Amino acid sequence: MFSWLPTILAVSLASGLVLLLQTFVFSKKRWDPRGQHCYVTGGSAGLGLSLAILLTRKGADVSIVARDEERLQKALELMEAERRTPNQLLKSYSYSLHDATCARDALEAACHPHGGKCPDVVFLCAGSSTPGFFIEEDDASLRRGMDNTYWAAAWSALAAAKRMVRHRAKGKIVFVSSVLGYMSIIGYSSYSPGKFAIRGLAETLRSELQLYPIDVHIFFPGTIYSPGYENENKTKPKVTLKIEEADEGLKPEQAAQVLLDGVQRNYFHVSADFNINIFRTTSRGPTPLNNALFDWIYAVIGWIALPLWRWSVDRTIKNHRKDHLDYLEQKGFFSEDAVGSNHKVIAR
Ligand SMILES: NC(=O)C1=CN([C@@H]2O[C@H](COP(=O)(O)OP(=O)(O)OC[C@H]3O[C@@H](n4cnc5c(N)ncnc54)[C@H](OP(=O)(O)O)[C@@H]3O)[C@@H](O)[C@H]2O)C=CC1
Ligand SMILES: CCCCCCCCCCCCCCCC(=O)[C@@H](N)CO
Repeated sequence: MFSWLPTILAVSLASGLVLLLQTFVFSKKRWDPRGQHCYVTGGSAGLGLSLAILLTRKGADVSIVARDEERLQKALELMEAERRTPNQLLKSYSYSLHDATCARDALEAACHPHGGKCPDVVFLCAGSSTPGFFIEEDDASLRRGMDNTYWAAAWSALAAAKRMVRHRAKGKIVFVSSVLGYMSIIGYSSYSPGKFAIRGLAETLRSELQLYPIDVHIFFPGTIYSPGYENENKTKPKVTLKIEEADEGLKPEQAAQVLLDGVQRNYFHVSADFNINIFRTTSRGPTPLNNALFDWIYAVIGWIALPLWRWSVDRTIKNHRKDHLDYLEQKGFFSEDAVGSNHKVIAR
């Protein structure tokens, strides 16, 4: 009777010790961006711009890519003001990254000032969101959703991986998903699937690119108070905004700092704060833990708190039913002509 008790105790103690050692004793050497060529997509605004500035301050060569030339020029000026040495290369490139050829050309262009050498790190921040109700989406808007999430990252990752391997270079590929790549809520049918897809790609590449000296990371931020956030709020359903209130949100500079810190610590899944650590640790599957001790604590909290949170979100949505039906009525959704029309004002 109870002969297995000492074994269980010994195993628990041993694993506890390993957890403590990992937490407090073994900390790996942090990655230093100084002198590295960092390629930042979406570097003209929000998270990407803050990251470009941060990397510039740390002494990296930084190339930023986005579409709008004027915003790129302004961003470059902000970066110039933060340069650490006179010989840092700071450049901007205007390309539309959800197009495969343009994404390849953009990377190619950024290699030129570096004698054709591939960037050491690609940070794939470019992306945008246009929330709305699913029944008001159409074929074009759902495809655009994938363009502005998955394709805006995948083509650049493909071009960068090919180049890194061809040049036998060491490198890093850093994706930007969202907490909406772990779970989703009302209003994000054109966005969340693409952020899940980015997670699928990152997970594949973390595995596959071990064939080469290429590290893969992926960031899962919650709300970032960026120009993109201001823009998405123009079409965001009220009920979505209300549910999001539970997330405190970060300024772009804070989010960039969290991302860089996670990459420096060599985390695969980088997440920004308490709430998102809960989503990360309860939906990570076989992905590596960041901190063996704390990640399990977050997971235990999640097992208890997440069903309660989901219940409150579901209740908020159900309470919104009447308002929503009135809204659809007003829009004329129930008259046949309007079916399939899109309410959104879409800039691009
Ligand atoms: N803001 C938020 O609450 C959250 C954002 N995220 C993600 O973080 C990333 C950054 O977001 P945020 O800082 O808000 O974004 P912003 O809209 O503030 O900035 C986006 C940047 O990406 C560029 N960009 C967007 N689409 C393309 C494209 N197709 N080709 C080239 N450049 C493009 C924009 O420039 P231009 O338009 O001139 O091309 C701009 O430089 C995105 O991937 C977003 O999905 C994740 C979670 C929350
Ligand atoms: C104990 C557990 C409590 C959990 C509470 C957490 C609440 C999270 C609410 C959802 C936040 C959605 C952010 C969207 C970010 C994004 O990607 C868009 N802004 C698109 O750009």
